[in-house]
This record gives sequence, structure tokens and C-alpha cells, in this order.
Amino acid sequence: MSNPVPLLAARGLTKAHGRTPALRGASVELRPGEILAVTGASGSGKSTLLHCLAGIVRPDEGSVTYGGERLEELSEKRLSELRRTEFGVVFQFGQLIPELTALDNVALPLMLGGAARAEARARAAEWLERFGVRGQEGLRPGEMSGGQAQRAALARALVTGPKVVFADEPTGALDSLASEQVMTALTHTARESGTAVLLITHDAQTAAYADREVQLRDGAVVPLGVSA
Ligand SMILES: Nc1ncnc2c1ncn2[C@@H]1O[C@H](COP(=O)(O)OP(=O)(O)OP(=O)(O)O)[C@@H](O)[C@H]1O
Repeated sequence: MSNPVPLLAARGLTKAHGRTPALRGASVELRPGEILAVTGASGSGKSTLLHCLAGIVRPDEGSVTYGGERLEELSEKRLSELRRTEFGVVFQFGQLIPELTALDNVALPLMLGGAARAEARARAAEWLERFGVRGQEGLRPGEMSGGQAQRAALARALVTGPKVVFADEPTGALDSLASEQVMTALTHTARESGTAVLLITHDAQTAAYADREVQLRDGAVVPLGVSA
């Protein structure tokens, strides 16, 4: 990578859910425009790490720095502004709003940001087309295939022009063809727009789309290639 300055950096994160430790001193850096895969066994802390990095969950110890700001020092208001304007999130089951069409799902974040409905819908249509969801704009999520719905969810995450997209097992519920289509669309668009991606996956084929991979074990990042 040409730019060594991290966009997002976690240092020494610990987090327990009740008495269950999820993170035990995890440190990781994401550079601008980088696609980073975080892999690891079930329960190793991948989702918890993503939630801390995205400012959804506050760690018990350690710090998360985004740009020049330390997330743990920010007010809820500033955090939610960051999440709305700088971050995009995609989960395993796209979590589109079932009552809205694909077009309105993608237009929604723009409208929440103050765009007029017609403008938001026009931009949403462009983004759905970029993600290969053509002719499906008027369908509700339940009427789409898993892969189409997931590509619509990606369009929704990227439509606002975020600097970072957090993708938590975005292909976890898809067959291999749909997974390939989703990952191709995500990585192509992220590279084109210079968006960094933090990709959580336990699937080696999905991780292979990333520029770099780090592995979590028992809540800490271990060098790749170290066996259990
Ligand atoms: N809300 C919660 N309440 C209690 N324990 C939790 C909660 N969320 C996670 N955990 C526990 O914390 C540990 C780490 O979970 P986490 O979901 O971060 O791991 P993961 O690597 O993403 O797992 P998976 O691949 O199965 O999703 C696990 O032992 C899990 O059972």
C-alpha cells in the first residue's frame, strides 16, 4: 500500500459480553482504500471487533482511532454522525427494510441525510445498476433472491459515499455463485471509489478478494500462518 497512515486503527481492545471475553487485546489497522479480511473461527471475536471499529459498541479497554478522532472520546451525537456519513455497514442477512422496495431502501440513507426524494431515488437507481440489480428496483426484499438482496444492501451501504464499509459475513447466507457476484461487485466498486472495506468472513474464497488478511484467535490478532 502506498499510504502507510491508517484510516482506522484499533489498539489493545478488550470487550466482554457479561462474563464471556470476546476481545482480549485485539489490535488492527485499516488503511485508506484497503480491503482487509478479518478471519477466524466461530466465537473468535470477529463481529465484536467490527462493532467496536464501527462505533456501534464501546470496548472495555483500548482505543479506536478514526482519522484523528478517538471514538471512545466522542459523544453519541458525533458517533452517530460518523456512522451516517463516513461508515457503511452490511450484515450477513442484508437487513433491508422488508416493506420498502429495493429502490427506496437504497434511497433512504440519502433522504435521512437531507436529499430530496426524487434526487435520492435517481441516485439509488444508479447505484443499484452499478451493483447489477437492474429491473428489480420495484421489488421488495422478500421478492428478490438472496444475492440480489445482498447486492441491494451493498448499494445502500455505499450510496452515501462512505470512507469505510464494514461487511460482516456478507456472503454467509449465499451459494458460491451469488457469493462471487457479491464479492466482485463489492471489491470492484470499493476500489473504484477508494472506499476501505473491513470484511469479516470465515470463508477462504471470500477472504481471497481482500488485499490483506488478519486472523483473530481467542479475541486477539495472530500472525497468519500460525497454527493452533
Ligand atoms: N451479545 C452477546 N452476549 C453474550 N455473549 C456474546 C454476545 N455476542 C458475542 N458473544 C460471545 O462473545 C464471543 C465472541 O463472539 P463474536 O460474535 O464476536 O465472534 P465471531 O468470531 O464473530 O463468531 P461467529 O463467526 O460465530 O459469528 C463468543 O464467545 C460469543 O458467544
